[in-house]
This record gives sequence, C-alpha cells and structure tokens, in this order.
Amino acid sequence: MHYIECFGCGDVDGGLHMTSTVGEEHLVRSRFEVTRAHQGAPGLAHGGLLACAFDEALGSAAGNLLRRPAVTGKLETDFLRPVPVGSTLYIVTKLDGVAGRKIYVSANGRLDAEDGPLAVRARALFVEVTFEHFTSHGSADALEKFSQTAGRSREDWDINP
Ligand SMILES: CCCCCCCCCCCCCCCC(=O)SCCNC(=O)CCNC(=O)[C@H](O)C(C)(C)COP(=O)(O)OP(=O)(O)OC[C@H]1O[C@@H](n2cnc3c(N)ncnc32)[C@H](O)[C@@H]1OP(=O)(O)O
Repeated sequence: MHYIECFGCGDVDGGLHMTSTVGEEHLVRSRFEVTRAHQGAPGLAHGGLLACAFDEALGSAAGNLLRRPAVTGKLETDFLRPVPVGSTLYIVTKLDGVAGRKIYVSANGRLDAEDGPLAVRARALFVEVTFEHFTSHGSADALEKFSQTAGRSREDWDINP
C-alpha cells in the first residue's frame, strides 16, 4: 500500500483493495479480486475498473522498482477474455525501460491462477515527477500522508537501490 486513501491499494470502502509484491526477476505481482461492486454487465467486471486495476499494478511496479515518484501519462489495455465476478486476476508487471523521466511498464493479467488464461494485457507510460507535483496539484500535506501510510520518510523515497 502506498497511501491509505488510494482507491487501488488503500483501505477505502468500495476500493479495489489490491496488493502488490516485488518478486523474483524484478517482477511485481498484484492481485485483484473481482466482486459484485466491480460489475459492468451482469456477472462481469467493468472494463474501466479493470483498467484501474492495471493502473494500480503498473504504477506500483514503477514506484517500487525504481523508488521514484511517478504518475500515469498513458495507459493502454487489451481486454482478451471476460473477467467474471468472483474471479481473481493475477497480474504480473515488468519494467520495460526508462528514458529520462519516462518509465515504460507492461503487465499480463491471468484468471484465477498465475498460469491461468490470459484475460487482460496492459502497457503504460509513467512520468517521473517531483514531490511538489503532489503538494502543489493535490494536497499541501501530501508528503505527510504518504509517510504516515507507508511508514516512510521523504528521504526513503529518494533511495534508488
Ligand atoms: C518513490 C518511492 C515509491 C514507493 C512505492 C510507491 C508505490 C506507488 C504506487 C502508485 C500506484 C498508483 C497508480 C495510480 C497512478 C495514478 O493514478 S497517477 C494519476 C493520473 N495521472 C495524472 O494525473 C497525470 C496528469 N498529467 C501530468 O501531470 C503531466 O501531463 C505529466 C504526466 C506529469 C507530464 O507533464 P510534464 O511534467 O510537464 O512533462 P512533459 O515534459 O510534458 O513530459 C515528459 C516526457 O513524457 C512524455 N509524455 C508525457 N505524457 C505523455 C503521454 N500521454 N503520451 C506520451 N508521452 C508522454 C513527453 O512527451 C516527454 O517526453 P520527452 O520529451 O522527455 O521525450
């Protein structure tokens, strides 16, 4: 979790409640459990919410792998199979490259198992920003809110392992 009020990973009523873990080979694994609250057509996940889940997974990978603050500039999704309510999407994200402030990431989402059928593919461009992006465009106390949630100081965020 990067922020307790984040719709993707935070503790928000109706949020996606996603978890992400950095694993082997610098892959980030995220899970999204699809509930009735995420429906578009009866019994099926809404495409916009699936895009949101991938924004979260891709953003978490960019942030956690590079330890730099970044925001989504562009997000593309391919919806390959319907995603039913009650299923879990297993999303694996990889870092494809970095060019200056531009961070390229891509992800595959499989149904109900890491080796399940491929349901959604996504690619995104994240753009590195300064911390002032969040304080000037969002909330003046954004940095305090981030560090309260994650137990990190601003200096921790500047580390690039
Ligand atoms: C640190 C420790 C972390 C710890 C762990 C953190 C975990 C963390 C988990 C987070 C998980 C959150 C997941 C949800 C993430 C969101 O929801 S972010 C919210 C949605 N996105 C936004 O609100 C962004 C809004 N847009 C903007 O603020 C600005 O347009 C941007 C993206 C900052 C870019 O503006 P800018 O700073 O003026 O930069 P600009 O010079 O225009 O662009 C820089 C480069 O990017 C390119 N570019 C920019 N936009 C685009 C685009 N749409 N298409 C193509 N190229 C583009 C430009 O062409 C330029 O390329 P070069 O000239 O360098 O070759």
